[in-house]
Amino acid sequence: MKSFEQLYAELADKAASRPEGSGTVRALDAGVHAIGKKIVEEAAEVWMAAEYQSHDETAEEISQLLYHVQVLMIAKGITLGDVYTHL
Ligand SMILES: N=c1c2ncn([C@@H]3O[C@H](COP(=O)(O)OP(=O)(O)OP(=O)(O)O)[C@@H](O)[C@H]3O)c2ncn1[C@@H]1O[C@H](COP(=O)(O)O)[C@@H](O)[C@H]1O
Repeated sequence: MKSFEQLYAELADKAASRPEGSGTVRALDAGVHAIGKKIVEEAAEVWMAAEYQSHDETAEEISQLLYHVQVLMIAKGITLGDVYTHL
């Protein structure tokens, strides 16, 4: 289990070190347009899970949405602080 902050630090490290086999590196290489589409897809899955699936399945879909949002943040150079300042 990891926190939102720990995942961001891990993804930032992967973006810098670009390890072989990293899905994050692949997603970053695919670009903002592809990442954005993935966010929309995952958001729809969160919505459908919330309406029709279990508590745990919905939580899992939310975790995937948060992951892809973080990938977009990394792609755009947006830090956690940049976002938290608006919360
Ligand atoms: N938390 C996640 C995470 N959540 C979602 N995903 C990706 O998002 C996809 C979402 O799954 P779907 O069910 O929508 O499956 P899908 O549409 O068939 O997926 P794709 O065909 O688009 O890959 C997963 O297949 C993963 O590719 C994640 N990929 C990575 N992480 C974490 O990110 C970190 C870095 O991962 P790597 O860069 O792969 O090393 C690790 O800690 C991972 O646990």
